[in-house]
Amino acid sequence: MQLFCLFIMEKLNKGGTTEARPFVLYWMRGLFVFHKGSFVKIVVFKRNYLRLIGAEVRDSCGSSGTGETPQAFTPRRLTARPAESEHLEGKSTTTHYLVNSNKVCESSLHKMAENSKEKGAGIMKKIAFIGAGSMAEAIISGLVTQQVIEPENIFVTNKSNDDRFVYLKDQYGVTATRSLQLLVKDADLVVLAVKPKDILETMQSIKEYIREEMLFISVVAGVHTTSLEGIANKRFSIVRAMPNTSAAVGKSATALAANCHTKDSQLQTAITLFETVGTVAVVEETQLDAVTGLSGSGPAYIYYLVEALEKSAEKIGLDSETAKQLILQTLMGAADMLQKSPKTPAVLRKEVTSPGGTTEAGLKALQAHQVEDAFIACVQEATEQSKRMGNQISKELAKYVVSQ
Ligand SMILES: NC(=O)C1=CN([C@@H]2O[C@H](COP(=O)(O)OP(=O)(O)OC[C@H]3O[C@@H](n4cnc5c(N)ncnc54)[C@H](OP(=O)(O)O)[C@@H]3O)[C@@H](O)[C@H]2O)C=CC1
Ligand SMILES: O=C(O)[C@@H]1CCC=N1
Repeated sequence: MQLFCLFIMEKLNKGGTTEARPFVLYWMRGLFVFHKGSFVKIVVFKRNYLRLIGAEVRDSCGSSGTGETPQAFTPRRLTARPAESEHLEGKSTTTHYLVNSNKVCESSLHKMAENSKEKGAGIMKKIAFIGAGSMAEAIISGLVTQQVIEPENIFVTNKSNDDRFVYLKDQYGVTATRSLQLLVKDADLVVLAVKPKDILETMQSIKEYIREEMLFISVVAGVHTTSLEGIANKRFSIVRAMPNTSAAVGKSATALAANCHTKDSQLQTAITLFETVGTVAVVEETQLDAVTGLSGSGPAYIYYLVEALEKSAEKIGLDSETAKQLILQTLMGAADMLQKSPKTPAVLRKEVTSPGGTTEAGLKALQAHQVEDAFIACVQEATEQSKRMGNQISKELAKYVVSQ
């Protein structure tokens, strides 16, 4: 079983670079904590590695500058190296996987990691969520658990689901409202968390409330910052985020990309927000489709694996409770090994595999069923879908703009 985890890790990493490894690992760990339902019991968070990973960052405005905006970042390859920080419960567990930002440097992020709770509380006096579904709840749950902001200062709205309002109020103490004016008024930060299909209607309804100084964060898969600006028919700061639902247990692997109107201070606010619910990577916007295919959708792949293992346990005659415990512990053990050992997933896998033994037999079955290809196809297809959704919305927007 441990082998299967290493196998998955290897396959999800395949075709990419070793840069993806800490990212993949972090969402795997998030899933395990979530699955175990033990988040609130965690007293000391595990040590995390701070890895600075290099990649080319392109200017989202198409030019470089010297101003305060992220487009001024000079592309610079950073050397990967680990550093560590430890956080007690109530503080954020923060691992930043920075992709080549010379402005958001290691030291400032490290400091933020230590102070995120206090800083978060200072920066974020009011957060407005547009959309009150799974993703909004995962982030809200993380913010409330981490005590980043008073729950009543988290405002949420949705389209029509009243039961959801009652649930979110009861569960987290947030303020639910359908008054967009009340929702967005004085909000430092607006988080857009509706489905891509609802983006046009939602943006049209809120565009009049968007202010220049406001930071607008969109978690909507595939939808470009230029599309959001186009629908609103104004220029404003947008940070696109791709978290995952493990935010609910403080273990999201989130990637952020800022548009060219976003100030450094605003990007840092976004980092602070998402570091309270997991790790943060700053990437260029074009990489977000890949992030979505890998770690945004990633929790589902692991849940699918666990479902399959549970079915297999039943077939080989293990009772479901015992199997559940064995599967979960094996996943968590493998994730810990992946995080703590300097060895690659392939080496760790080989260490489990005795020549002519049981593991080898199991692995051969996986190979015979082309599981590696299946995982590669899975991530590629999810990535392509993110691109397709973004392109479709861009096209719809173009029609909309023309008809104005
Ligand atoms: N789920 C995930 O794992 C992840 C999701 N995302 C992204 O997050 C976004 C939200 O996903 P998810 O939370 O799963 O979706 P849900 O369907 O769970 O939630 C969507 C929410 O949007 C609300 N909504 C729809 N139209 C409007 C409107 N016009 N004004 C205000 N609210 C509106 C819905 O309200 P009502 O219920 O009343 O219709 C609902 O609360 C998506 O764009 C997705 O791509 C990103 C990363 C991971
Ligand atoms: O399935 C989706 O489209 C969203 C985006 C990433 C995870 N869930």
